[in-house]
Amino acid sequence: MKFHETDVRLFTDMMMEGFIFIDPQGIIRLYNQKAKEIFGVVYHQPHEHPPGQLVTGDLVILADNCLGEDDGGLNASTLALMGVAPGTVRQGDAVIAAGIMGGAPGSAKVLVHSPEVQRQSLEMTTTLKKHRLQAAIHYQQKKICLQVDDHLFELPYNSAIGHLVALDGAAGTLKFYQERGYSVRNEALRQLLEGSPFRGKGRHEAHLDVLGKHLTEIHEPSDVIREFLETAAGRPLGYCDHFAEINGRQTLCSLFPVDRDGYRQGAVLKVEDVTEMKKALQERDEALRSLEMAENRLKAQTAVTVTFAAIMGESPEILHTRRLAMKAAANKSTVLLLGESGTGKNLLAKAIHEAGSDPQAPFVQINCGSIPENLLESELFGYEKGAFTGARDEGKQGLFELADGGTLLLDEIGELPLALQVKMLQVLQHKSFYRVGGNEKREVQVRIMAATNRNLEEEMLQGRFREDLYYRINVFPIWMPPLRKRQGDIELLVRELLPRICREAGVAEKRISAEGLQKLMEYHWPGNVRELENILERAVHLCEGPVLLSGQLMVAPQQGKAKEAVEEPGDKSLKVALMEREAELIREALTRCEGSRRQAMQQLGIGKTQFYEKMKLHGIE
Ligand SMILES: Nc1ncnc2c1ncn2[C@@H]1O[C@H](COP(=O)(O)OP(=O)(O)OP(=O)(O)O)[C@@H](O)[C@H]1O
Repeated sequence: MKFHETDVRLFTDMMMEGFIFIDPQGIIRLYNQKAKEIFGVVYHQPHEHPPGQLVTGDLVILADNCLGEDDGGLNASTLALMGVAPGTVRQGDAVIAAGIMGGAPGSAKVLVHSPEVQRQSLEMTTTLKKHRLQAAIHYQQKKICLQVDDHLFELPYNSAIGHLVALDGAAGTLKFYQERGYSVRNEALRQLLEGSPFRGKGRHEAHLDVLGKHLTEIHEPSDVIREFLETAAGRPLGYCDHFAEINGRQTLCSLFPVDRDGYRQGAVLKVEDVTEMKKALQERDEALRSLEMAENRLKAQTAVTVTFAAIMGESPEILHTRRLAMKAAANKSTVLLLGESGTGKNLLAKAIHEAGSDPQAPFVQINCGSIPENLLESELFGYEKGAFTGARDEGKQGLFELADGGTLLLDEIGELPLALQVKMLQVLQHKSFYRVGGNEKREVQVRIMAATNRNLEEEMLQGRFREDLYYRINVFPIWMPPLRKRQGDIELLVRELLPRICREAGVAEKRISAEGLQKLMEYHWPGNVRELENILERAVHLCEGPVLLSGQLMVAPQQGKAKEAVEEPGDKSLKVALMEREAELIREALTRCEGSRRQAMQQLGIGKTQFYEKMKLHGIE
């Protein structure tokens, strides 16, 4: 099969790289679509304008990140044509200027900064003849943005570039904009300001026919262009992936001689736009980064769910608790578990211990309110032989010793007698204690967790709880939400708890009726999950069929809305309530600022370090 020239053109236009073929005389025989795009022969922007040239009265806004480079040799005297005062700029400066062609010296608004000063961006906003003009050079993103009223003209760059937009002085319409910077169109800033004609864009685009033209009519002389011509003429040269600048654009070039029957027919230059490649790489890196972040989030979420599977629930409140628990498990500081009776404080303490310790590490717990005061001390710290009447001859280890290397949960810590609170404080401070009746100092490595359904701050004010001990144990508070605050979890809890309760009761598995579930959803749950377990257990015993009916679910009579009135924050410690409010405020600020952390921290009036620390503390992502 023989291809026609038009087929070859069609195929080369499909290529992702620029492709130029010249004959031995340097005449362009093939110049594919991509090459036209790279070198600005064709444009794709939505804005259009007719051909023309800048004249007196036209409005010009320009930005140049390095005066004199890739802008056609722009300099102070050319800038003076648009009213930039002499002596304002030096070669190599970054410049933003907005002015009127032919304007008096100093009439243009100018922003300059020298290359020695490192910045993130250079930005200027001004109004000229009722048009709002904005310009920004973003050094990190490597792009220049010019905006005229609502129209944005972006120009990415590699090392240096000059960008310009002009409005017709009389009509106020778009007269010209740069799309590719210094391109084959010869529309560099200096030439434009000096009045060189520019070509139209969009519907006004006159076809620039490169075919049949000599390569040097389209491309400025440079090493690559010279080598391209020499290779086409017969020089034995050729290379792959060579970085080179062609008409001000950073490119990756490959040069191939084309021979037939031993005779040179010309040469091919394959060109890739490095700016675009960099952009694609950047986009890929960003996509990979966000994928990695999403994976990490998922992993963390899965870890939290799996590790704390015993803590059932999917409400935001319980998810937050689980996240905090995960953090508590990762360090060894003292944890204070707060919340009403039956909310799962014990369960959570055990889960934190299991998630954060060696499987052999002991988990020991004591209910400080259930042991008579005179026995509590020896229970906790042990005793030496003969310490008191009735003491065992060999003495006894206390719970602190039993928990060595693991966790000691002090349940109902609010019930700890004042005298023991002093001893407890010493153990927490020094990690050592004396057995009752002993004088040998015993050292232990025990992680303390404390739980209470009392308001310890209130207890402190009443003089029943020592302030110093309170601050010692309130290092990492976690509040267990009451069940009525997470009604959404009731169905899930019933679904998960019922099979276990039936199993333990030795009866076949039962379901719950829709009315039954509705009844549970409407109840105010003063006894929390423990009460739910009890009600289900009673119903399982009462129910002979496979479905628990509403009448078999014996909930206590509702006391109107009175219960609601006595809820938090009174039943939470002030610290927990403040922490929660803080997290809420941060989340609200982030939502208001559509996820912009910078704006959120500004609105909250806190610094970056503090903001990120708080995000971390509250598990906000
Ligand atoms: N989120 C939960 N998922 C599953 N079961 C739970 C949950 N929360 C509590 N429970 C169950 O409820 C019962 C009471 O839990 P737990 O003893 O941990 O509560 P508590 O807050 O320590 O109560 P108290 O203050 O009275 O000691 C336990 O049987 C526990 O398994």
